[in-house]
Amino acid sequence: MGVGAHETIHHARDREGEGDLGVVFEAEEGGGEGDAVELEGGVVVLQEELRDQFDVAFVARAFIVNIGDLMERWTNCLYRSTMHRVKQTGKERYSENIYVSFFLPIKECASLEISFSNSRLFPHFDDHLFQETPSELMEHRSGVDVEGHVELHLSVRGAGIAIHHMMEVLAGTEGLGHAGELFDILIGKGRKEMNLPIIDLSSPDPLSTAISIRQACIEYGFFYLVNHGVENDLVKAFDESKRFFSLPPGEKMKLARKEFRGYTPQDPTLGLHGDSKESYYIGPMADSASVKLNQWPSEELLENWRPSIEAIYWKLFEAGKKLYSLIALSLNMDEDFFDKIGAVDKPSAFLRLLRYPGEMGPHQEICSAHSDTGALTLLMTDGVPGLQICRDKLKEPRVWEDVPYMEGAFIVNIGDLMERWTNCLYRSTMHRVKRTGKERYSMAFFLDPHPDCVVECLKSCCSESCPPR
Ligand SMILES: O=C(O)CCC(=O)C(=O)O
Ligand SMILES: [Fe+2]
Repeated sequence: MGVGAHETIHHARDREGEGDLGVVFEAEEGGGEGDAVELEGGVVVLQEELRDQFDVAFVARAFIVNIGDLMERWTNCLYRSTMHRVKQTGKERYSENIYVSFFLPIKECASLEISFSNSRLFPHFDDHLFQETPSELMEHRSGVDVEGHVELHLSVRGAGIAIHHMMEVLAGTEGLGHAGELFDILIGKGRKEMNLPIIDLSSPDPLSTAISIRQACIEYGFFYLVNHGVENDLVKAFDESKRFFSLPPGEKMKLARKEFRGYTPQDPTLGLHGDSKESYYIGPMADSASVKLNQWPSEELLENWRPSIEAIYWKLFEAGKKLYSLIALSLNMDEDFFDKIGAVDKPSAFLRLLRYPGEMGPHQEICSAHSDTGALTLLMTDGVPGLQICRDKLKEPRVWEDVPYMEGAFIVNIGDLMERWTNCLYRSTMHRVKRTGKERYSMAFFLDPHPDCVVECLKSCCSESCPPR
């Protein structure tokens, strides 16, 4: 937050019908009310009766805990919900507030605010809190709203015990797993999510669909694709993928990757410090020479697996080709342009099945930040979160935004090759998969031009004033 901004925190907003507590963060431009007093630390506590105010000193490794309005009510104003604010100091300042409400039956509940002001209480908690970039923290902050408010069901008997209990939870001793996971539950829920554009492949109006695709590719390089004709096959496809990855390691290794086709195990040299995933590639099937290179588990081992996967492959192929014709339209070219230049009659179309095992580890990413090298990717996930995009790869520090799961939809993205084709008009956007500790399956269909296809800047994307880059 820059100079001239201060944060206001509203308490005790009753949610209709529920009567529980909602909390809103707001960032407002301009100074706070009252006399401006130049203070070193920034946090000021106001004691209204005394018309007094004093600094809250920074104590390393400590939480600043305060009682909220709800606790004040509960205790018949015995415990005080004290006004506080952050004054302008002209200094950059970061803090992270976590609001926790314990909703328990009958009386045994407490409402706590736990404030982390530049403190580092637990090393593994710090990993998650402070490895985030300052701008990501700001993203979280602005995204926390009533909907993102978290309810935890914990057995607490009073504020003191609750605080102690909360600390134990943060230390990962209360069966909620890794403290970072708790942090993700608390903060991740309120994390700002993007509204990626939604493209309907079945729309009867190809021109307006093409215009929407153009906008999506210029702005995001990512979009959801719905009504693509494969939605009813997705559950089956994930079941088949799970069947394969459940095979004993020895059986999977018999199909170890050759010519970019087959099985790649999790890289043991990376351990938990790098990408943790295993994959299985099926190579181009429209080309009779290439199709022979594919590897398949035997029928005895996985009955009916090959025909199932082949069926999904062809459906993805059809949807992808249709999308290519809309992309051609979106670039002011004939819809069969990519066919005519030999890009997609026998494309380099790889289906990649992925499994992320779901272990916790120090490395934040289970699929490292990258942009896809090809032209077009259709991505399907099982709904386990983790996928994030970085819309501006040149901006430091990087800002990562969650891509929410949309049931039945493909997540489509443009790769480097399409970025080149379009003279950088369409964006090849960086993305990654963040570790959540949950097992995750995804499938990526990379629909790229035939290797012999000459890729040069599309005429509709360059001019004298805008030459090929
Ligand atoms: O698993 C995912 O969601 C993303 C995979 C991906 O980006 C890729 O394989 O290129
Ligand atoms: Fe990717």
